[in-house]
Amino acid sequence: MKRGIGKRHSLRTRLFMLVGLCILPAALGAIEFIRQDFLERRARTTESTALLARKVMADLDRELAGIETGLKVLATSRGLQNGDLATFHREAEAAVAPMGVLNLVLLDAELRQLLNTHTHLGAALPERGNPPQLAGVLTHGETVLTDVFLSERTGLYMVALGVPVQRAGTIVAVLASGMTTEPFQRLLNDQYFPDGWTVTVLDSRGVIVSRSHTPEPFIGTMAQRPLLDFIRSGRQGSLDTRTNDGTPVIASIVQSPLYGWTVAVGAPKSLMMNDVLNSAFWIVGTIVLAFVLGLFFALRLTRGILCSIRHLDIAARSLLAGRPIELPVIPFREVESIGEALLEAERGFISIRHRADHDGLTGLANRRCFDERLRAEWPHAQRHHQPLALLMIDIDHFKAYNDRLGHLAGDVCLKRIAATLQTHMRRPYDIVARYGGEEFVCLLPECDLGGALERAESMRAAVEELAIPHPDPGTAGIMTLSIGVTVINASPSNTPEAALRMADQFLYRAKHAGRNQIRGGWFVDADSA
Ligand SMILES: Nc1nc2c(ncn2[C@@H]2O[C@H](COP(=O)(O)OP(=O)(O)OP(=O)(O)O)[C@@H](O)[C@H]2O)c(=O)[nH]1
Repeated sequence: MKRGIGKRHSLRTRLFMLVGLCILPAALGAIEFIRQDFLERRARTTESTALLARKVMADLDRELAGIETGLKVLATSRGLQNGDLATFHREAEAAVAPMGVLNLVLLDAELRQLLNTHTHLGAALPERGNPPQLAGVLTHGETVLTDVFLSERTGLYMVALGVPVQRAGTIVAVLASGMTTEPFQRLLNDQYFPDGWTVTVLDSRGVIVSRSHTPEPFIGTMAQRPLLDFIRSGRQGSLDTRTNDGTPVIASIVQSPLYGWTVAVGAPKSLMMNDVLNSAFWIVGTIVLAFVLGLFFALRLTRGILCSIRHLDIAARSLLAGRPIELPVIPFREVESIGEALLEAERGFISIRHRADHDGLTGLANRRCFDERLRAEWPHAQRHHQPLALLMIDIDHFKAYNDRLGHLAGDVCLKRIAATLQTHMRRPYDIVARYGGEEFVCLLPECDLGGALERAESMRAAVEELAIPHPDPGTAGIMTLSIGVTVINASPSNTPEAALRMADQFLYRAKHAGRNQIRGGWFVDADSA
């Protein structure tokens, strides 16, 4: 048999490889899907945080713009313009609550307090604690929102918004509002955003002004380094960072062009990763399940195929050994057809074997077959000390029959006599064979002389009873048999051929005695006879 070049794998390995190959594209597709899913969710998260940051910033700007407008209106009030501080003090006091601020302060060009709604007009005013950033109002003439600072007087974190007070086109004072971080905190509390997200308002230095979650410990503290760097670079957009309480987030940053503050919205990475991992779990789980199922069915298929192949192998070996083939139900059509081919081969083999072992005319075993059987029975008889009976049978005056009636009639006669002899084979190991021409030979294992003579006599009588007419006047008028019988105890000192010769001698004696009779006796070694 030609063997292919290259590695040879078992069927099971091949099938497992096939399952793996089938799963591979799905696994690669799943990896790509999970990657895309991650990127998509990240983009969505970034977009949502940016939207929220813009909205919070817009609300914050609106809130501050409202206060700024109120301050600017007050800065042009009649009392202030006329230098009537008593009137202005009343106006300012009335404006504190609607503006939603803590107090209003009027500062001169040296940033000394001239008026404070916290104190009565004329009472001593604090000389320190005014945020120096308010000086910017005097130098630039523009609104200034200070960074968050700790107020000595209130002990609260505060911010101040200052606007210039002009008289005849000259900046003469600063009108500022003091605010706690509370309004900004309220602004954040009014926002709607997903659980776990953190919204933080930072001043221009990156110090936390308000925070959506647990603000107290964090207000007045610096934001995390990556966020600070991002803010200081003046960029807007998103980055991966941590909140001050250490939660890793995807953060979006928006800076106010009006007031220089920043709003940062952070969505915890874990929330997004949970969603990604959740969908990845189902995808990977499905693929693993498909893989395991594939392996399971491949294993079952392998077992089925190997089992079928084993049956075929056993059948082929039985065929070679000449034993009958037995094939169970085979579940595979292709393998089943090989099994059918083997069964057909067996039928052909049996037919050839039958033709090789049997005589074509009479259907009896032929001489070759007989010799084989005799050689097979010989050691058996020897081992078990059982006698073997041999009968040499010859049709009397067959030549004359042929001569008178022709060969075809002779053939018919031969067939009838052969069939009659066959009916006398009673035990499975008895065999009668056509030995040649009109001569037959019979082997009766485990049969003594009495039994053999009896069987020979019944054969002779049966043929006589057939009463096949013999047209030759020099005969008995019907077809008859002469039989020579010998019974032998097989031993190493004698041979099957010697036994056959002895049976032939007894046949000769039967012929000589007048035909249609039997002669027989125990085998006697020619040398000792
Ligand atoms: N029709 C037919 N005749 C056969 C066949 N084989 C052998 N014969 C004939 O059988 C005859 C045997 O003749 P012989 O050996 O002289 O024996 P016999 O005439 O029976 O004489 P005895 O045996 O002495 O009684 C021969 O004429 C063979 O031609 C066969 O297959 N068919």
